[in-house]
Amino acid sequence: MTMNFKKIILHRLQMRMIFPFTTSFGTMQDKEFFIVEAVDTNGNRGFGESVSFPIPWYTEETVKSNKDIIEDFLIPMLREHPISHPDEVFPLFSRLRGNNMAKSAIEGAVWDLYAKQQGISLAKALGGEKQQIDVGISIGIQPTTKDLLHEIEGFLEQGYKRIKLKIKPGHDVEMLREVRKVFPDTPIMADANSAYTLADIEMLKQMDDLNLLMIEQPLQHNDIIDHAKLQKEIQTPICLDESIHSLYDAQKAIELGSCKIINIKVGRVGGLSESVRIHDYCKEHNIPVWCGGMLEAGVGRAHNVAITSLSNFTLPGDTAGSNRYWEKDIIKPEVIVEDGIIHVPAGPGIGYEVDEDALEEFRIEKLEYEM
Ligand SMILES: O=C(O)CCC(=O)C1=CC=C[C@@H](O)[C@@H]1C(=O)O
Ligand SMILES: [Mg+2]
Repeated sequence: MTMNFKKIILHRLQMRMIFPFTTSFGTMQDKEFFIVEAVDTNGNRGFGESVSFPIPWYTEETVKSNKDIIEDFLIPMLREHPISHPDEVFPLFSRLRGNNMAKSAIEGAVWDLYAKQQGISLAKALGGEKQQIDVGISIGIQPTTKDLLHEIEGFLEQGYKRIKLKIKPGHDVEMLREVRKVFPDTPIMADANSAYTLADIEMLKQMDDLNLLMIEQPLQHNDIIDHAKLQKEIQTPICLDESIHSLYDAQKAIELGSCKIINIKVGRVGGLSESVRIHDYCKEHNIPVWCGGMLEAGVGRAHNVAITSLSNFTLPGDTAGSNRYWEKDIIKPEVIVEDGIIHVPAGPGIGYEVDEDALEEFRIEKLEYEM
């Protein structure tokens, strides 16, 4: 039975985060992105979120490029090739190179719609088993170490189970040492967003004294060779983020020994189907995974909650509660973190309702495509 799409709607939203987020590549506070809504002939509605940024500094995609790819290629492909299961979307779109975040935004809406048509939760549709997930928090670079210590304390009080700190040259091992002095036993990791090269190896080796859970993407954004060399020289597990765009990348990185942990971001790998395959492959190879974040609003956050319910997501992810980012989120109820835990919703699809008033409040453009 085909999925009977009636129309696809792109809602372009603009939302301001309650804090500026600084990484080794820049500072963000205003978020512009698309919510994709897939509607079937019975009036069921599935939602996905595009996670690219307006500026291509995390991957090459942008909000604008997502719109062009979705409008010019992905929607016409879906119109011309009726599908009966969301797993068919990835192979259909794989005729186009790259543009994983654009593909994932559409595929996410199709997965949510499918789960609603079946009357099951998205988590269940994906093969998720956990009813609750452990979550950590990602803290951007702060003006001073005092500010950072204050932030960490606040999030630990809220129950977050691990702290991820952004690092960059000049703001790394000394800063981490200060933090370790104050929080000797807290699960802490560092994320460099590709700010270093093998020339920094002596500094990176010093990280081994700090008992970090892992160091995320220390070297170049598309590298697996130098990461393999580095992993041989340091004890701290390397986690790859930017370098992993596909199951193929994950297989090669594991084969080379480039990492001991993988951060799965649904948008970066082209959707939920590929995320499940990477999860399964990592599980077979004893590589734990966790779910990364892209400062998502509620719809993307809900997708992250669903994928994290799979069994090999054994490390706390970056899926913090809605109130970490937004005065008001676009879903009801909002994503709530209590004692470092999010309960995986059991209702149909993503299990959260899209808040129509909020959608309208933040919407700056609406585009409709008949299927
Ligand atoms: O809270 C979140 O959604 C995670 C934030 C976070 O760490 C990241 C968001 C966006 C781009 C990156 O800097 C990044 C990451 O690298 O994991
Ligand atoms: Mg990262």
